[in-house]
Amino acid sequence: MMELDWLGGKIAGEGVLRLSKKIRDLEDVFEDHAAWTSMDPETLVYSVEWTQPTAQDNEGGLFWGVTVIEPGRVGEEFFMTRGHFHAKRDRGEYYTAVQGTGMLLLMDESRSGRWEQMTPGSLHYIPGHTAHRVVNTGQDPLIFWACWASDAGHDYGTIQREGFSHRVIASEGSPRLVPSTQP
Ligand SMILES: O=P(O)(O)OC[C@H]1O[C@](O)(CO)[C@@H](O)[C@@H]1O
Ligand SMILES: [Fe+2]
Repeated sequence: MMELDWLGGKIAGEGVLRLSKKIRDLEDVFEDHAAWTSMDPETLVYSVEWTQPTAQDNEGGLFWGVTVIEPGRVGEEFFMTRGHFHAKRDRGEYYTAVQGTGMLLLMDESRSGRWEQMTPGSLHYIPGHTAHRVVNTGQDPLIFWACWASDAGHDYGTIQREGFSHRVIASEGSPRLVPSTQP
């Protein structure tokens, strides 16, 4: 059995998987390359813990995980996840925030973007065929839980090549959405 630290963003139990993304892992994710280069490459940006009770190719199975995005910026841009479409495009996902404040960026396959505010208790349904990225716009860690189809997979390449439609930058201390100028 797994045990969740719901507000702390941790999963305890056998077989829990963990990954962390540092500044060095996120080249070309942030727009300001000079600012990225000037940062300590070991700075933690986000970490994920998740459980895969079933095989990755099991149609009909579900995975469960939690992501903690640290507060911070690269230049004017807030710390955020890499973002992805699902490799199996029609697979959906739920996110729910439990701590912190942020923005869920969504983009369909014709690059039409929309966004949802994340605050403790907000629930977000991400339909299939929709790229998703989470941005921490606050001063504290942003913690959100996720449930997704075990056979969804991740397509990071499309976002790496083409970018998201919008970025979230700090403008006079407040988050502001701006159209992307480059991937
Ligand atoms: O996979 P990315 O874009 O780095 O974002 C991390 C989040 O997305 C997930 O892949 C779920 O879609 C989780 O592992 C985690 O919650
Ligand atoms: Fe996903």
